[in-house]
Amino acid sequence: MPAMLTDVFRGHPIHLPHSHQPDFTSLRELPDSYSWTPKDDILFAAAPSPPTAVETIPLIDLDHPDAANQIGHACRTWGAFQIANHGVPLSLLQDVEFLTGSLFGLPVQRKLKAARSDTGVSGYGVARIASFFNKQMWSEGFTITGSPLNDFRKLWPQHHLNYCDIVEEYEERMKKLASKLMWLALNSLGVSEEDVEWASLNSADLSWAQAALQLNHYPVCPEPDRAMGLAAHTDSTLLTILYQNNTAGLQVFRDDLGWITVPPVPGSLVVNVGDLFHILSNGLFKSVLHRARVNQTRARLSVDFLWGPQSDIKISPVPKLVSPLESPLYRSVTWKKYLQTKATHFNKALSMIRNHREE
Ligand SMILES: C=C1C[C@]23C[C@H]1CC[C@H]2[C@@]12CCC[C@@](C)(C(=O)O1)[C@H]2[C@@H]3C(=O)O
Ligand SMILES: O=C(O)CCC(=O)C(=O)O
Ligand SMILES: [Fe+2]
Repeated sequence: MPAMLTDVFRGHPIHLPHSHQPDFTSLRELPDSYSWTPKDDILFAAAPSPPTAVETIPLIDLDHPDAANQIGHACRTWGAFQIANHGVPLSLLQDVEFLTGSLFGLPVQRKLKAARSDTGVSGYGVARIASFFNKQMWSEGFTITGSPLNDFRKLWPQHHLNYCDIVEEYEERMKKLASKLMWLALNSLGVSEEDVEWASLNSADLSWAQAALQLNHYPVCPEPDRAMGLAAHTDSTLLTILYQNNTAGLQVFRDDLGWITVPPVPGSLVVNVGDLFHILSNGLFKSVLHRARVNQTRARLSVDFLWGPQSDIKISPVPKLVSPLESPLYRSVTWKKYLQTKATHFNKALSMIRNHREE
């Protein structure tokens, strides 16, 4: 069994000044520690999309005969898209949303029984990237790697087995979907199975992949314009598949357009390119900068399936996508090593493994 991501942060503990959230519901005013300005994140106020901007990431029908090209195009221009007809039953999406709402609805003392440790990946807490910012984010999260059994037993002494089944089924479905999406995107570049030997085309064998599930809760916020749900970041994954409840909040960044809101489309899923897919595609696919905003009237829930290769697999640009006269844009890296680089250098991680060309 290849090592799981569970021990990836063993040598990279985070020490957050704030170990858990205040009782969000009792606050009438935004505390200073939650009030963001451009000083706290240079992109905080960057080019909010003009009210006339109607453009957003495409919604792609996976049953459409041209889906591969549409996905390839979206990966190159936006680094993100939504999908319909993805084959994941609506009832399963609803079950996962219910589980997420039920988890964050527990009393804080109960949630803290499953708190993430300084060196751990799984459990309840603030997003790992919180350590890179001076201000706190208006959200709480729960990360699952491997079996959720131990943590779920602490959260729900009675019903944990039902919830474990839901997570297991969700992860199974998502794994198959993610690999299908990766191949559609690669095929659009003329890359096929022989070109990526570690990833099998056979959908029955997905043992080369692994994933983490990140549940997010963005409570109603008294002053949403000054608050930040989840600060701007890229995911370290190959691909990430996100389910959002029927409340807007996710935004993606485009250099030419600024921050663009991804409207919730009931039953659809949001897919985004992560740093490893950017590396694999030799920079052709865009690892999209994204963030989550909050609002004054509705709590928002999201379920993020973060998908990548097993920890010992080395990812490097597909040779076919590298021009014979140039060196690959990136050096090879494992997911584990990359997460560790990101844990210390955050958004400089990609440039640290880039081959800088002379001349
Ligand atoms: C497998 C992963 C991927 C992680 C780290 C680890 C477990 C949790 C993931 C997230 C989820 C929330 C955003 C992010 C940026 C974060 O802070 O934690 C993600 C990060 C990454 O994509 O780098
Ligand atoms: O909640 C969202 O819409 C974004 C979540 C996210 O980016 C993440 O969990 O990595
Ligand atoms: Fe993300």
